[in-house]
Amino acid sequence: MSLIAIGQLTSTSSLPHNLTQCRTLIARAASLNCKALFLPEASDYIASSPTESLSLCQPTNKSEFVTGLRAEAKKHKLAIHVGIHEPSWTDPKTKIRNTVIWIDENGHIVHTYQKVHLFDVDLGESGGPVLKESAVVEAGEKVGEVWDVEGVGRVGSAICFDMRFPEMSLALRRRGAEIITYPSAFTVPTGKAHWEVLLRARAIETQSYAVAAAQVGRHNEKRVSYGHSMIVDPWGKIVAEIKGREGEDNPEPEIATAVIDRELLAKVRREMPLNRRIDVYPEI
Ligand SMILES: O=C(O)CNC(=O)[C@H](CS)NC(=O)CCC(=O)C(=O)O
Repeated sequence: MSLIAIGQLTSTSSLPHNLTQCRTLIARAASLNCKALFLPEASDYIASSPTESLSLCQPTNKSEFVTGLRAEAKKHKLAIHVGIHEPSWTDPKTKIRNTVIWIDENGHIVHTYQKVHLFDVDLGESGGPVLKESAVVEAGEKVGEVWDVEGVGRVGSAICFDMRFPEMSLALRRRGAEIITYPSAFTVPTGKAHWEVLLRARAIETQSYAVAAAQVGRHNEKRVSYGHSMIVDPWGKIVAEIKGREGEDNPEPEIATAVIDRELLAKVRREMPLNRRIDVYPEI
């Protein structure tokens, strides 16, 4: 039985300020003896334009944000899963990658995943946001790997909008995932309508923990995020939640914790085996 934490913050275009918020969350998770802390998508920064996003993006080994987190992980012996931006491999002058990294308790980056599904929406007619992630972000081309975290379980990652595509979560489950993470920065209207339902559905259909750390509050004059970070157990029950606070411009960074109950995981999978009829759905 291991305790894990999710952290919620309001990233802005100030990387030092974002690192300070993350340090607060790390210290809290460490003081509760958590094995791992899961931080949101784009914890390093949320910019107000594609140009600004590009200008803030640094190679991972040169990023003070990432170096700072690695030092904290080592100091506290706490693993950290965090969403960041990294330059494109092929086109670093005009494109970035939206990624997550897993920093182990020794401060080493040992796993990474690049967001596959990009968020291009125009909800203007419904009074919602207009966002075109693909303007500056390059899409990943493969499902992430799944890795074992001693005493916690096998972890696989999807990022934010990826959660709307059940096939990605099912693929991670097939690769052995027991805990699927969805670091996010959901918009307020789509969050109100879909966030909880999507996460509970992903947890129920994969019979896995859904661990969703989210951005919250006002990032800049154009962007506000929904918050409501949560952990859902394999039976679909919300076992940790950080209330929204999307209406507050500067909510305090917060954590919530839950125990990963491996007996529950085994019981849910044993009692109701979901034998997928992949032979019937060749299209997907
Ligand atoms: O812009 C960055 O730097 C970080 N990336 C994000 O915030 C991304 C792309 S704009 N947001 C989402 O995917 C929200 C999805 C969502 O809200 C939904 O599916 O309803």
